[in-house]
Order: sequence, then C-alpha cells, then structure tokens
Amino acid sequence: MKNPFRKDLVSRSRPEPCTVVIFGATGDLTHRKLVPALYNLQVEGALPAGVKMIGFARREKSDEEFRQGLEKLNKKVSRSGHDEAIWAEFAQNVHYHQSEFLDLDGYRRLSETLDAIDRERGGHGSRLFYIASSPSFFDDILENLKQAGLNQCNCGEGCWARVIVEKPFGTDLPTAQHLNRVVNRTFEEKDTYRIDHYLGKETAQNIMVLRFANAIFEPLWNNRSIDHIQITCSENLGMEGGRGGYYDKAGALRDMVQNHLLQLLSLVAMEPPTDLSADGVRDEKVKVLRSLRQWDTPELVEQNVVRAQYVAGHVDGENVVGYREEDRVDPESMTESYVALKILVDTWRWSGVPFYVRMGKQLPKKATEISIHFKEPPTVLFNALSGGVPGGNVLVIRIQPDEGISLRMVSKIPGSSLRMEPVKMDFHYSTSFGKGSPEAYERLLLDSMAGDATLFARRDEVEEAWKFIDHIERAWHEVKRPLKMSEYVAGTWGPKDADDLLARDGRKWRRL
Ligand SMILES: NC(=O)C1=CN([C@@H]2O[C@H](COP(=O)(O)OP(=O)(O)OC[C@H]3O[C@@H](n4cnc5c(N)ncnc54)[C@H](OP(=O)(O)O)[C@@H]3O)[C@@H](O)[C@H]2O)C=CC1
Ligand SMILES: O=C1O[C@H](COP(=O)(O)O)[C@@H](O)[C@H](O)[C@H]1O
Repeated sequence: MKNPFRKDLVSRSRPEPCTVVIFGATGDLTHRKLVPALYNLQVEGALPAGVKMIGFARREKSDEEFRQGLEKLNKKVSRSGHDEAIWAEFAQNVHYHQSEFLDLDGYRRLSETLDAIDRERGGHGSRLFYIASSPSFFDDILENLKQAGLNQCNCGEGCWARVIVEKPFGTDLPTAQHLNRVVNRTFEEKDTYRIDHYLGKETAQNIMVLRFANAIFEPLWNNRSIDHIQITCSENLGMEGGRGGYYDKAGALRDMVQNHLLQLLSLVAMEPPTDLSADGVRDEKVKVLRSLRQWDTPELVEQNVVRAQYVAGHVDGENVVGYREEDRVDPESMTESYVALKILVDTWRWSGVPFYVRMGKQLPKKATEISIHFKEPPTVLFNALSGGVPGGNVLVIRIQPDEGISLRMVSKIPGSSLRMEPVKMDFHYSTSFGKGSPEAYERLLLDSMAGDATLFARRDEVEEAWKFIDHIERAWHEVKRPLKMSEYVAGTWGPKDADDLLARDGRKWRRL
C-alpha cells in the first residue's frame, strides 16, 4: 500500500551548504528570530558545514560590531541558551555588508564578496537571499539582485540561488499580484519561498500527521461528525517594539488571518494530498482557499465578521493603554486589533460546518489553538433524567504554548448513581518527546536550504487568501456607511459582539 509519509521519511532532501544573505540584518527579525534560529541549528549539528551568513543593511558596522549585536540578543532569546564556544565557531562565518537597498553598486560588491567566499570553498556556491526588510523595499531588492546577476546560478554544478520573502506579502490582492509578478520575473517560482512562520511550527506540521497517520480521525473528519471548528489566536501584547506604525496600516485581519490563520484552516480542511511533495500539499490547501464562501457584500460582512479595538485595561497585572493611545497609532484609527469571523468552506466535506476564527491583541494570555467540536450523541440513552450528556467531544490542537493535543470525552463519575463528567486525554510534546519544539524559523531555514517548499505559501494560495480578505476590508473601509468598530477592555476575551456571533448559531467560544 502506498504510504505518503514514507517518501518524506526516506527521501526528504538534505539541506545544502550555501551563503545566506539577509537583507535588513540590523533589524528586529534578524536579531530575535533568524540568527538565533541559525545558531540553534548549529548547536544541534543540523546546520550544514560551510554555511556562511552575510548581513546586508544600511548603517556602518564592522563584522565584529555586527557579531556583538547579534550575540547580545542571542544570549537573551536563544531557546537552547548561549554557549560561548559554539557561538565563536558560528560567528566566524558571519559577516556584514553595508549598503543601501536601492544602490545597485552595493549588490555588485555583494556579488564579489560571494564569489570570494565561493573561491575559498574551492568552486561555485549556492546562495539563499532572505528579504527581511520593510515591504516597501521588496521590489527593489528583487530587481537589484537580478540586475547584479545574483538571481540564478548557471555554473552547471548544481548550485542554486533562492529567495525567501518575508511577510506581509502585499496588502491586498492587487499588491500581492504585483509582488508575485516581480518575484516571478526575478526568480523562478521553484526558487521562491514565501514565508509563513506558522507553517514552520511543529504543531502546525503535526496537523497532517494527526489526520493522515492515524486511522481513527479521518472517518470522522467531516460534516457528519463535526459540528464546528474554532481557531483562536490570542496575544497578551499590544504595540510593543514600535510596531504601532506598521500595525495601524495592517490590522488583525491582514496581519494574522490572511496568512497564518487561513493557512492553519487550510491544513485542517484540506483533502489528503496524493503525496507529500510541495505541490501535492499546496494543491490541496489552495482548493480549500478557493472554496471559502465570500463575504462580498457589506451585509454579509456585518453578519459574519466582528472587528474591535482594545480600550485601556489590565494585562498580566499591568495597566495598559487603549489601542488608539499606542505609540504611532492614529488617535482616530479605524484599524482593528481584534477580529472574529465565521468562515464557510463550500466543499462536500465541510458543507454546513462553520469555522469560527478569532485573533486579538491585549487579550488575557498568549495562546493559539484549533478546536474541533464534534456533534453531540443522540439523547436516547442519557436523557434529561440522567442529567444529559455534558457536551460533545472536543479535539484541541494546541499550536502554542504547551504544544500538544487533547481530547475531551465524557466519563461516568465513579459511584453508584449514573453521573457524568467531561474528562481529558492529553498529549504534551514536552513530556512525550522530552524536549521543547524547535523554533519555526529553524525548520523553515533548513527546508529552504534543502529546496523543500512544502511549508511555504505558493503564489496562488497567497492570492486566493487575499481575495477573501479584500471583500471584508472593502466593506469596512470603502462603504459610505462605515461598519461597526466594537470595543473590548484590554485583558478581557474580546467584545460581546464576538460572543453574539456564535450565540446566534447556538454556540460559544471555547474557554482557553
Ligand atoms: N520583527 C518581527 O518579529 C517580524 C518581522 N517580520 C517581517 O520582517 C521584515 C523586517 O522586520 P523587522 O526586522 O522588524 O524590521 P526593522 O525595522 O527592525 O529592520 C529593518 C532593517 O532594514 C534595514 N534598512 C531599512 N532601510 C534600508 C535601506 N534603505 N537600505 C538598507 N537597509 C535598510 C535596516 O537597516 P539600518 O538599521 O541599518 O537602517 C534594518 O536592518 C518586515 O517585512 C516584517 O513584516 C515578520 C514577522 C515578525
Ligand atoms: O506574523 C506575526 O506573528 C506574530 C505572532 O507570532 P507568534 O509566532 O508569536 O504567534 C504577531 O504578534 C505579529 O503581529 C504578526 O505580524
């Protein structure tokens, strides 16, 4: 019998040595995520020998100053701690390249540096360009890489030139289509890696394993057994780190739903792929996105989507200001820090099963989870006389923190009378595997070095997701009658309107 996972285990490509060039290397993402990810791969012995890194940014810095800045942050954030000896070994392969993103000459100098590195290695070498700049520079960086001849390698020795493009991938469908055109005229699609770090999270990867490597779930994974599905992403932070300027132009729907949460939804809702190739998986995910019922009138948006902003309150025992008082946020902002929506997937499997998705800043805690709410059993045996069955089965996939999966079941309370109570079967990654999960960026960097784009978004996925989001944004911002912006107190679970969205369907949000 054909086992699609066998292919993955046996022949997943191996990461290859290359030079990683990060554009925007003095920035927050590089310091907090990318370099600690590379360092942790080195700690685990997973980084291919000979990987070098060049940081490309505007300010003047020596290699040594650049390394010191990275080390300072690595000490704070690295998940495996900071080992001086391993860091020293890692840092000797890290260099700095000062240049303006818009200056073609800087890319020509970069090309000479890369050639020199390759000569030292004794031949040609592969290059991984990671665009971690503000999105306003994405086009220019891509075009300049092409102009400098860095977008491909024709040496015939199997080297490659790949590009990772950070989020946001556009701000709506037209800008995403434009960026896709720029990407496709500069790099080949097979060499393009649109990052969505949620896909690199262990628990997101485990969704396919849970569904397709266990025989018990798939027969129930449809509208005959499932009542509804909830996806919640709650954050207990506001606009820290000067993010207000970016966020106020984006909002929760664009920042999190268009990419991360629709990707999670696709993994939950997709049909089994024919194999685990990047296109095999992405073909199935994009079919889900194409099947989303479009909320394409203001009335439909009003009925199915709730947006809100936090007002001053308390989070983790601290006083926090309201969204409109945040640094770099417009005091009259109409950008949502919270969104809740009902999504319908118009396929045979999911007909009649709503997916409720919510995301909010300054909620009581940081947690992302998917909960699958199964239908309640018939009441023939356990009817009102015996107290009834206390709710249906719920399968919870905890994406983060405390990664794991739990199944809520009903059990008889020991004793002579027939009384029932919900109990939980719980799997925790940390206890079952004895270690925490690697950071998403570790897996994604390794996969891009291995040429495996399965966990990266394909062009059509990004565009389909924007189509869905654009209708909602248009209704919010372009109609003469602006739709409601609700409020919630920071540190609470969001606005009452979000509860009403489910209450209208006779349902409730799961308590996290
Ligand atoms: N930070 C995060 O946690 C996350 C970020 N992202 C995405 O990653 C990308 C980068 O974000 P982040 O690191 O926070 O951004 P930062 O603003 O912290 O960093 C921007 C970087 O770009 C460089 N830069 C700016 N202008 C120029 C220029 N004209 N020429 C050369 N270099 C320039 C800066 O260099 P210099 O300092 O020398 O001016 C700096 O290295 C964005 O697309 C963001 O959406 C995605 C997910 C999470
Ligand atoms: O992409 C983004 O993700 C973070 C949340 O990421 P997580 O891995 O910490 O869950 C979010 O805070 C940010 O606004 C968004 O741009």
